[in-house]
Formats: sequence, C-alpha cells, structure tokens
Amino acid sequence: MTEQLLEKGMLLNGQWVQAEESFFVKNPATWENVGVVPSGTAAHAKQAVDAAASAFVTWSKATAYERAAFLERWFHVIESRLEEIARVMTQEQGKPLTEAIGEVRYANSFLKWYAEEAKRVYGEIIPASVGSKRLLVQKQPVGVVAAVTPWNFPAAMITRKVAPALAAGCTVVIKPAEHTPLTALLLAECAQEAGIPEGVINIVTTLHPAEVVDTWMEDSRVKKITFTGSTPVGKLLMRKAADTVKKVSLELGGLAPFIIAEDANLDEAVQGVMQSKFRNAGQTCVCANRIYVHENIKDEFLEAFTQAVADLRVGNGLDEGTEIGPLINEAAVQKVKRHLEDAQAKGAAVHGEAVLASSVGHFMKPIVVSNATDDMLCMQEETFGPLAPVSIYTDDAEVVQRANNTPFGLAAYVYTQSLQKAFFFSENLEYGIVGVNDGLPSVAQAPFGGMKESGLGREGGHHGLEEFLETKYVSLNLK
Ligand SMILES: NC(=O)c1ccc[n+]([C@@H]2O[C@H](COP(=O)([O-])OP(=O)(O)OC[C@H]3O[C@@H](n4cnc5c(N)ncnc54)[C@H](O)[C@@H]3O)[C@@H](O)[C@H]2O)c1
Ligand SMILES: N[C@@H](CC=O)C(=O)O
Repeated sequence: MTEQLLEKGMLLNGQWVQAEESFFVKNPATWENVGVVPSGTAAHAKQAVDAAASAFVTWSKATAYERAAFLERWFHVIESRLEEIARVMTQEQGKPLTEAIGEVRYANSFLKWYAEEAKRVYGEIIPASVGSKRLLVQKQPVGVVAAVTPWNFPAAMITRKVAPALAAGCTVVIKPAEHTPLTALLLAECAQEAGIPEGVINIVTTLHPAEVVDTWMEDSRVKKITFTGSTPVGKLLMRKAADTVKKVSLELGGLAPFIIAEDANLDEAVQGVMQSKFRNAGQTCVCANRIYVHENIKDEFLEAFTQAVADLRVGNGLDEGTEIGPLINEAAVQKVKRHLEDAQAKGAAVHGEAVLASSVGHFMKPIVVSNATDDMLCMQEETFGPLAPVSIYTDDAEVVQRANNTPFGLAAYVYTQSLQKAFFFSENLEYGIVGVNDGLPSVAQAPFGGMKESGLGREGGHHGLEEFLETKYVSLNLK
C-alpha cells in the first residue's frame, strides 16, 4: 500500500513555490499516486537562475570551512531522516527498501566526503623565469551550475553533483526526473533544515523538461551543465551548451561487459554478477549488460547463476524480502521484452520465464538467456532491466575486442585470480571504470565516469571537485 499522499512545492530562493499545473507521482509497484508536485515552466527556471546568481555572490566568498560546515550539517539532517527518505524513494522509484536505504547512505557519503574535500582546494606557485615575478595559480568556482538528473538513483545522482558544486563555491539549479521528484524535494528540505542559505540550492520539478532545461541552456549566467541520463539527451545538451560555451559534464548510458575468466573464483563471480546485474532491477548505468564466460567453465557457471536468479524474490519494494522491484514504467518492460524476443528469435536459450509476477505494477521476472551472440539487441543496447545474456568466449584478446566493440565505455567487470589477466583486462578495456573481482565499484572518493559516448568528465573524488572549478593564473611582477 502507498503511504500518505505527499504534497510538495519547488524550492526557489528559499521558498516553496507552486505552479499553475501540477502532476501526480506514481508508484510503479501499485500505480497509486504517491505525491503531487508542481510542474514548473520557463518562468520558474528563470527565477531559479536569478536566485542562484544572487546567492553566488556571498556563497562563493564564504570560506571553505564555512561551506564545509553547511555540507556537514546537511549530511547529519539526511542521516536523521534516512528511513523516511528511503521509504518515499521506494514508493516513487520502486527499488526495494533495503536498496533505497543503501542509496540514501551512498548519496549522503558524497556530502560527507565533499565537506572534507572542500578544505583541500589548493592553488600553486610556479617557479618564474624572471626574478621579480611570482606566478600564482588560483582555483575559483565556475558560477551557477545547472544539474539535470535521472530517475534510477533519485538521491545519489543529485548529491554526486551538488556536493562538489557547493564545496567549490558554486550555487545550483536542479531539475530532477519527472518520475522521482519527491526524493529530490526531501533532500532540499534537509538542506533548508541544515541552514544552507536561500538561493544556493534551487529545484524546479516539471513535466516539461525541455522547456525548463532549455531556459538554463540559453542563459549565459549558467556557467556549467552537469547531466546524468541517456546518451541522446546528453548529446542534445552538449550541442545546446555550445551557444554560450558552458562547461559540460555528462554521465550517460553504458553497456557493461562482465568477463568471467577461466581461472575465476566461480562463487565470487556469481555473487559479483548478481550484484552488478540485478541492483535496482537492472536499471543501473553500470549494470552488467553482457556477460562473457570462458568456454571451459560455462556449464558450472550457468548452473550456479540460473539457480541464483531463480531464487530472486520479485515484489513491492516495501515488502520485506523483496529483491527485485518493479521497472519504472511500461516502456521499460516493453524494452526488456523486445530484447528477450529478439534473443530467442536469434537462437538464444532461455532459462526461466519472464511472465509478470503481478497483474498490477510494472513487474518483470529476472531471466537468463545463454548462447547470446553479438548481433542480438541485448548485446548491443543498454537493456536497463532484469535480463541477463550470457555469451561464451575462448580467447582473452578476442573477448576484449568484443567488449570494446561498442560506442559506449562506462563500466566493465572482470573476474580472474591471475594478476597478469587482471592487468591485461583492466589496461585494454576501453572503459572509465573497471571492477576487477568487484561487482560494486562506486564510492564517493573515486572518479566515476565514462569514455566514448558514455560521457565526459568525472564525478566523485577530487576529480569530481575539479569539474566545478576554474583555473586562474596570476602573474605578479613585483618590480
Ligand atoms: N553514467 C551515469 O552515471 C548514469 C547514471 C544513471 C543513469 N544513467 C543513464 O540514464 C539513462 C536512464 O535515465 P533516464 O531514462 O531518466 O534518462 P533521460 O535522458 O530520459 O532523462 C534524464 C533527465 O533528462 C531530462 N530530459 C529528458 N529529455 C530532455 C530534454 N529534451 N531536454 C532536457 N532534459 C531532458 C529528464 O527529465 C531527466 O531529468 C540510462 O541510459 C542510464 O544509463 C547514467
Ligand atoms: N548509481 C550508480 C550510477 C548509475 O546508475 C552508481 O553510482 O553506481
């Protein structure tokens, strides 16, 4: 059952604002209304930038220690409301409550880490070739930042951008995905409770993403766009950013290969692939999309893997014991079905049934297909659902070539017990993230991001802070 209907406003310059139009947020497990939020317009988008530009004047001049203290307080408020935020996330997004709790903790780890890192934005002094000169390099915040985020990680994709932006001295305007605005608004409530000054964080919820985001893309006061979502929308924003030469960070789609070498520890490999493939019902940008298993271990692997998949419990994320929640909407279900039918038509063997686990809600059973070949849709497109294709390989160099034969390059995984193979694979895979014997590599202190059409820039770690800083060179002649 969905809990009490939440009615929220957008946060503009410290005020909770309504709009003429509003929309219901639906629970993908029950199709019930979870909440109702305003649908912001271009006028609200402009108000958000007005507020952020005005707040930038003081926020950028606060000391790093002052900004760090605000982030630290925000972290503590979120911690005190963790369960409440996670429950709302499960209702609007569908993921099991344990995963939602995990996501709020993960999201909050960015606040903690950047509260600490804010104090380590160092400049440089470069030796001069003229005795009277001093060459200084200073780091300064880029200015107002626009952040556009997806529905699959409604909290973490916001804090992974906003925490480093605020730490650097930037102010932000945020547009969360229309499926999951409530989690974003709860985070903003926590920021207000933590005393973060008005205008530093502004959120526009809307059913009209292009109208709101285009307003920001056209506004020369917005100095940076940071986007997480699909590759087509990322490319569109990159083109639009050109007109005002905004800085651009893009975290886009993936097509992760998961390679299980002949010498892998099979129990660990099965555990790793289960974590990677089925987190968030397969709706994670770093989810294993293509599983490559060495020919000599294929039977053993398939037996253990299909059993583990058959044991997964599908249901409403609020029900205890649920491991796979609903997909976000009907289009997501149809995409997985299309990939499954295509694989079957091209000769894949299907293990299990993808029948709906319930007549209400966007549920799909997790399913394995074996004998997958590279011409199948599920090996070429991000499935973003609980379908796991397994393909056989015989030669390490050949599987690297197959893994790299895609425009995408976000995350890749390798299971092996050989140090040589670990280096061979990690050095030759054209991916921004490689998990070696690790199905869950994402952490706040390390750089997350993709190569090729999976994105530009990095989030997390000191690399993620750099994305929100300008480098200024000052040549000081003392004579
Ligand atoms: N690389 C990463 O870190 C990462 C993380 C999470 C998700 N993703 C990717 O995100 C995708 C799933 O998310 P999605 O379906 O929400 O993506 P999406 O691109 O449809 O939407 C992402 C955001 O962009 C907005 N948007 C949509 N159309 C727009 C337009 N024309 N102009 C401006 N904004 C627009 C949406 O409202 C949403 O806020 C997958 O491809 C996934 O791999 C990547
Ligand atoms: N939450 C994911 C991001 C993509 O969906 C992660 O950080 O691992």
